[in-house]
This record gives sequence, structure tokens and C-alpha cells, in this order.
Amino acid sequence: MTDTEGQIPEGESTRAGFVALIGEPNAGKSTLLNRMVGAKVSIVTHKVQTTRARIRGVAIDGASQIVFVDTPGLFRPRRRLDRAMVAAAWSGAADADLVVLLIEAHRGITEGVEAILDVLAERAAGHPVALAINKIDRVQAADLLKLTEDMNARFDFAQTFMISAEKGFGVADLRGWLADRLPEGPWLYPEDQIADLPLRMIAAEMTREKLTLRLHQELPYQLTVETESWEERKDGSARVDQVIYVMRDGHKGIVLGNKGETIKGVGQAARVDMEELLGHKVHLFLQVKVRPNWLEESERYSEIGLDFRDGDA
Ligand SMILES: Nc1nc2c(ncn2[C@@H]2O[C@H](COP(=O)(O)OP(=O)(O)OP(=O)(O)O)[C@@H](O)[C@H]2O)c(=O)[nH]1
Repeated sequence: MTDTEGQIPEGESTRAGFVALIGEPNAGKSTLLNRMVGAKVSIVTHKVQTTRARIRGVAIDGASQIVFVDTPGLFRPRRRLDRAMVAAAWSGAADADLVVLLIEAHRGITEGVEAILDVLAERAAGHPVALAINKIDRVQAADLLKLTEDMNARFDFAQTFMISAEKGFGVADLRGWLADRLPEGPWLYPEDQIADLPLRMIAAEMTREKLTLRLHQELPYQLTVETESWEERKDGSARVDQVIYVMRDGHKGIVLGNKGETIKGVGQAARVDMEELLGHKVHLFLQVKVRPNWLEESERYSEIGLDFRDGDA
């Protein structure tokens, strides 16, 4: 460790967990994350579109490691509000230890915020949800208090924060609050891997997305993809090895396809995405392995792309 920010204070036990950041488009989620995490780890994540939760960044605060996840593209109720879709988005947040709802101070309780509140009321039982009112630089104090009251009348928030993600106001308080409330336990990411881990994970998500597209309803939620190794080569290309874990022998055949056509198509499409993201050539190697218990072994971790194996240090 060269970075003192990541040093665990002596005598304190470590904490780690997942925080889902939810809110309408433009609420300021990326700005807030960059403030809390630092640009390095969240830099490329906005490119990936998947329906499951994914990691947006990892923040260290004292002895806590905060892993931020979100559910991109789902909290986008437009003209015709689709509550079912918003409800579906909650499935990503449901795995999180804590949830932060980010709203815009000057816009107040919009139709989109209403939809999210409805979902929270139905499904957030047992999940502490913090409210973060962002862009407070754009409103008067009196309006802010009224909005705080109105929001808390609608939902029992564990805490309300008034912040300006852009100016940095209130962000440290929010991060500290989250850090204190995560469960005690070892950090989920080795410190020295934090910086490059999202790339490996994004690459796995890309492959998983192509599999989902090709297999349609055949294997919903019954496979996971892990990036096993990532090697940058001298010629500027990268060799990426990934394993697709399935639960049954029969599934392996489906993933491979007739004469390996399915997996070949998946590999090609995923490689193109990776090359576009990285801006250089990628050699992608895919392997399919049967691991009947992967769901139990690693449900929570694989769900959001964490490569969680014994022996990883
Ligand atoms: N005035 C003001 N503007 C802010 C603040 N925080 C974010 N913004 C602006 O709000 C806009 C949206 O911010 P983003 O961080 O991209 O929002 P997002 O929620 O990630 O948006 P999506 O990626 O569309 O979901 C940007 O133009 C930001 O500069 C703030 O505290 N004050």
C-alpha cells in the first residue's frame, strides 16, 4: 500500500458491503460516485448496459470498504410510467446492504421519484434507505426543508442528507454514514486489485450479456461468467480468459451450441465490445464449466460480478 487513504485504522474491525445508488437519470449519480470513489475505478463503467446490478466503484472510508452497485437503465420512467419496470430494478437494489435514493433538490418529487417511492414502500422492508437530496446549490433553504419533510412523510428514510455532489458539499458525511452501517467483515476486494477489478468485471458482464441475448429464456440466471485472467501483451493487445459456469451438463451443450456456434458467436460479439471499450485488440478465450453449486457458493458475489474464489488474495 502506498496510498494512506486505504490504510485500516489500528484496532478497528473492518466492514464491507454493497450500497445501491438509485435515482432518476440526471440526478447526479455519476458525479456523486466519482466524488466518493475517485475517478480511477469508476472511469469506464458507464458504457455497460445490463439488467443486473453491477459495480460502479469501490470506496474506502476508514476501515470500511463500500462497494457501490446500481441498476442502470431501469430507473428511467419516461412519459408512460412503467411501474413494473421500476419494480424490476429493485431486484438489484435488494441485494444491497444499504440503499441511497438520490433526488434533485430543484425538481422535487417528480413522477419518476413517485414511482421509485412506490417501489420502496412495497419492497424496501428491512433495507435501510438513505435519502440524498442533491444539487442543493440550486435551491433556497426553505424549499429544501419542505422537500425533506415531504419526502420523509412519504417514506421512512433512515437518514436524510443534503448534498451537492458537484461542489462536494455533504458528500463526506454521506460516505461516513454508509461506512459506519455496513456489516462487519473482511473487505471484499483486495486493496491492490481495486483499480483494475472493474475492467475484469465489465468484461465478464459483456460476455454474460451476449449469452443472455443468444440464449433468450433458456438459461435465465443459471449461469455466471468470471474473468479468470487478464494479460496485457507487449504488442498492446490483451489476452482475456473467461469461464462460463453453468449448473448442469445439459446447459453446457446449450451454451456451446451446435458445433460450438453459440459460444463462438458470443465470444466474437463480446470481443468486439471489449475492443471498443479498451481501444485495443483483445484475444478472448471462453471455457464452459459445470459447477452445480455455483449459485449457493457465490450467489451474492457473482450476482454483481464479484470474482469470489478461495485462494484469491
Ligand atoms: N448544480 C448542480 N449540478 C449537479 C450536481 N451534481 C450533479 N450535477 C449535474 O447534473 C448532471 C447529471 O449528473 P450525472 O452525475 O451525470 O447524473 P446521473 O444520475 O449519473 O445520470 P445518468 O447517467 O443519466 O443516470 C450533470 O450535468 C452534473 O454536472 C450538483 O450538486 N449541483
